[in-house]
Amino acid sequence: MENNEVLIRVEGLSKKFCKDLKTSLWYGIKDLVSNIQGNKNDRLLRDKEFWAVKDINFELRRGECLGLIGHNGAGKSTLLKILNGLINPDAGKVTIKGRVGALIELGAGFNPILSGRENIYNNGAVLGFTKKEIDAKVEEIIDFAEIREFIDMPVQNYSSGMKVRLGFAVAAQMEPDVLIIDEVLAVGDVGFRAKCYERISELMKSCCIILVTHSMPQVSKICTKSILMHKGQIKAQGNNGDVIEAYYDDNFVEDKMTVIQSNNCKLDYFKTDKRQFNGEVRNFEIKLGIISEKDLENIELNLVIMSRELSPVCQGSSKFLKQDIRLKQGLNKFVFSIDNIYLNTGLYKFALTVDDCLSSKKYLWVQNLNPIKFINEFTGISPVMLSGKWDRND
Ligand SMILES: Nc1ncnc2c1ncn2[C@@H]1O[C@H](COP(=O)(O)OP(=O)(O)OP(=O)(O)O)[C@@H](O)[C@H]1O
Repeated sequence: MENNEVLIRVEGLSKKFCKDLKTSLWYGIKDLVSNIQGNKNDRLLRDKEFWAVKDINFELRRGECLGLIGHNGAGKSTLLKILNGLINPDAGKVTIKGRVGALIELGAGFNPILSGRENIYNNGAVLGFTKKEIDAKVEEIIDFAEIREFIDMPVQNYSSGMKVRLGFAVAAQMEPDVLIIDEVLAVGDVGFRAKCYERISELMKSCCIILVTHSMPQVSKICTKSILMHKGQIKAQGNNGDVIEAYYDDNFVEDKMTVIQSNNCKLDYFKTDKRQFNGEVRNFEIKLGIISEKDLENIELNLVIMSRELSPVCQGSSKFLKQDIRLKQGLNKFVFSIDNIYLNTGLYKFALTVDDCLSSKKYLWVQNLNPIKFINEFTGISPVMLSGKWDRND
């Protein structure tokens, strides 16, 4: 086994699909005839056809993990299916060295009427293992998947999570040189997903991996490089930071306030000091106005800083801060002064909730407010840096 050898080489790979089934069948017959006659016009699009994958080029070496990202319909699964030999490209070439383990579609590669155990043997045989070799692996696979109780049940009766468990366990335990994983892993529960990512990190030492995911933190954590696909083409390629930035620049989450609940209250305005903070900014202010239909007491104002993927990063609650907040009928203006927080380079958004402290009745819940950007010299892996001090304790 050569270290760093190129295991996947993709050259000018393209695949077109037709938007209409009848036309697609007609083109299929025409292509069959022209292929026999030796006239190939693979690089031309006909009426109602489009490129699902267009002119893709990349190489992947042993020890590398490629993150394949892009919005829905960008062509990621189509590319994986070509690499796994499930569909033929219209143009270009794929060269793969070694054994390929793949987890592309839920349940794909399994015979639904056979049991989990029988499917393990089937898949192993397809990958070129003898019965004796599979015998030696089957227990490990069942243990990894944690579905021993159900291993002799037909796969068609498995839940989605159980299919993913078995699929990943088979793909990962069969010593692949190339491991291809589509976002199906997301179906697994949190515990199993964590176990899969741990296994992926281990496997990376001896194989190369292509991982399709919509989770950018996952790309940063696991992948050694990435590709952003857009309408079948490569839009950005290379180190994760730049590619993820390009993914976000595609503006998938619209910068538009979302009102989730509004009872008796509405947001009049919401302002930050600036849209972009450069350097080490630890204090900033949020100014906001809430219009209330009536006087309200025992109010909790809660401001949440969200990541650009809208997951909460940290919050400031008036209840936690033991502040007595009341709203009067009409416009109520507030300022929230944020002290001593270090947000890492990135884009952040806000959510605001207004609740009754005693009954937890929600008067207002708005999110996707005012994106702000922080650009700092020091970039960490989590969004917030703790303040504190490191001292020796020995
Ligand atoms: N068999 C097919 N026939 C026609 N069009 C297809 C076929 N398979 C995929 N497509 C189309 O090709 C395009 C790319 O689809 P693909 O599934 O590769 O996208 P994706 O990037 O994996 O998306 P997602 O993130 O939603 O899984 C889409 O427009 C899809 O509708």
